[in-house]
Parts: sequence; structure tokens; C-alpha cells
Amino acid sequence: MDFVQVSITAPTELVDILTAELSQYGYDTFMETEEGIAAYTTEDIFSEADVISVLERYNQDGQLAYVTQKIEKQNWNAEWEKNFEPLLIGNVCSVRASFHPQPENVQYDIIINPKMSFGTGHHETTTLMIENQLTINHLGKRVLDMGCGTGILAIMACKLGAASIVAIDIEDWTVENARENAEINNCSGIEVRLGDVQQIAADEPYDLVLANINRNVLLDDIPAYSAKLQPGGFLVISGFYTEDLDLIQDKAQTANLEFTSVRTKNNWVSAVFRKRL
Ligand SMILES: C[S@@+](CC[C@H](N)C(=O)[O-])C[C@H]1O[C@@H](n2cnc3c(N)ncnc32)[C@H](O)[C@@H]1O
Repeated sequence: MDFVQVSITAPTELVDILTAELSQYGYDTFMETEEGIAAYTTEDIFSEADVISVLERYNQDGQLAYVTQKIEKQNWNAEWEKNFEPLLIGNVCSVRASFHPQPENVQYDIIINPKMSFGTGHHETTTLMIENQLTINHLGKRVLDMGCGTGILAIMACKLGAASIVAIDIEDWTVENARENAEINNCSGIEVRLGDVQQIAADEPYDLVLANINRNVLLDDIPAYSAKLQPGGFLVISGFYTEDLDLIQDKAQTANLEFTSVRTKNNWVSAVFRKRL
């Protein structure tokens, strides 16, 4: 399947809003550009009418413009390589591609060779998730990473000493990419599965559940995540805006989860909850 790149000229203050809006139409990879943003989806999902409808809603001053370009699957890596800069999170965790030199003096060196998957660490939600992971003891724990994308959070869990990790995503190319990234990072303890929350129905309880997806999936699935958490275990979530935090907290509260802490960046949120004892 080939991909479609939609390059949008937009002011910085609209970049997050356009990302959130387009993600509702199945766009799951975004790159900030000098002009605004580039959003990516597969050819079967792409609809010009969707793009026009999103842009019309925010184009009051007529400043938004877009161009589309088809990208063949085999050229995807080259696209990324042009744009993927190494990243340092919390001064201890580096995220880079295998073609970047190995960094010095970092505790955790994560290698991500991105294809068409979300999760290079460059998005606020991924960074916030990793910052929250760095505050939680992973040693010997059983970890679930829902909506794993590139597998970056599962790989972080592996580097932090988790005993076993299950990583799940609904997109098949993403599952393939997460498996490759787990292997590059020598994380043989990561089991990557294709599917959604139903995939965990038969699993033993986890000590830690990570889920960076989006507001609606989280609202639907928080009860199922909680049901699979050990008492005292942690749920770390992201993929929603500050204005949705109350709604998310209410849902977590009714699912027997206690609010622990929150981090925000450019209006994106990552929240930590603890399963009641
Ligand atoms: C925002 S990305 C997060 C990727 C990575 N975990 C990170 O933190 O950068 C969300 C991922 O969730 C996947 N996804 C969307 N809905 C899902 C669902 N209902 N169950 C599992 N995965 C889902 C998408 O395919 C996408 O790869």
C-alpha cells in the first residue's frame, strides 16, 4: 500500500489542532515542517474532501493551503531520513535512527527505524510518556504497551528492566515495524501483537499499562486496561488535550483508578493513574 503526504501551510498555533483533527480521519504520522505540517496516511484512507473539510473549519484568515503527494512505500524511509533528527529526553534517554552516530553519556539509547509508524519520540505525547516512564520502577515488571506504533515505549520499558512486555497495535505495518525495532534494540522480551484491547482478554494481570492513543479510544478502553492491572499497578496514558483531562479522570475514577500525576506540553497531556489496592 502506498502513502499520501498532505503538506499544509499553517501558522504554528494551528499545528496541534490540525494534527488532532486529521488524526480523527486516520492520519497517524505527522512532521512539523518550515511551512507548517506534513500529515501522512495510506492511499485507501486518503480523501481530499476530508482535508478540505478540516482546513475550511480553521481557515478564517485564508492562511491555510495544502498540496498532496503520493509516496511509494519503498521511499518512505528516505523521507524519514531527511527529517529525523536524534532527540534527547529527560537528559538520560536518546532516541535516534540506526544511521545516526551512537550518543555518548546517555543512560538509555533507543534506536528507532521509523517506517509509516507513529512514535519517533518527536511528538509531545511520546516525550511525555517517556518522561513519565522514567519516574516508574519497571524492574521485573510485566508491561503492556497499547497502541505501540514504532514500539518506542515498549523498548523504553525493556531498557528500564521490565521482565516481559506485550505491545499491541491495530495497524499491521506498525506491528511489523515494532518487531524490527524491538530486535534492533535487543529487546527479545517484547511480544508484538496485531489488534486492539480484545487482544488482552486472556492475559494475566499487568503491573504497568502504557497507552498513548487518542481521547476516544482511551475513554472506551480505560475500564479494560484497569481490569488487567494488578492492584497498585500504574496506568500511564496520553494522546489527549488538557481540556479533556477532566473527562478522562472521571472515566478512570469509575474504573477504580486513582489519579497520581500529570505532565503537559503544548496542551498535550500524559497522566498517571494507580489501580486501587
Ligand atoms: C499516537 S500513536 C502512539 C505510538 C507510540 N506508542 C508512541 O507513544 O509514540 C497511537 C498508535 O495507536 C494505534 N491505535 C489506534 N487505535 C488503537 C486501538 N484501538 N488499539 C490499539 N492501537 C491503536 C495507532 O495505529 C498508532 O500506532
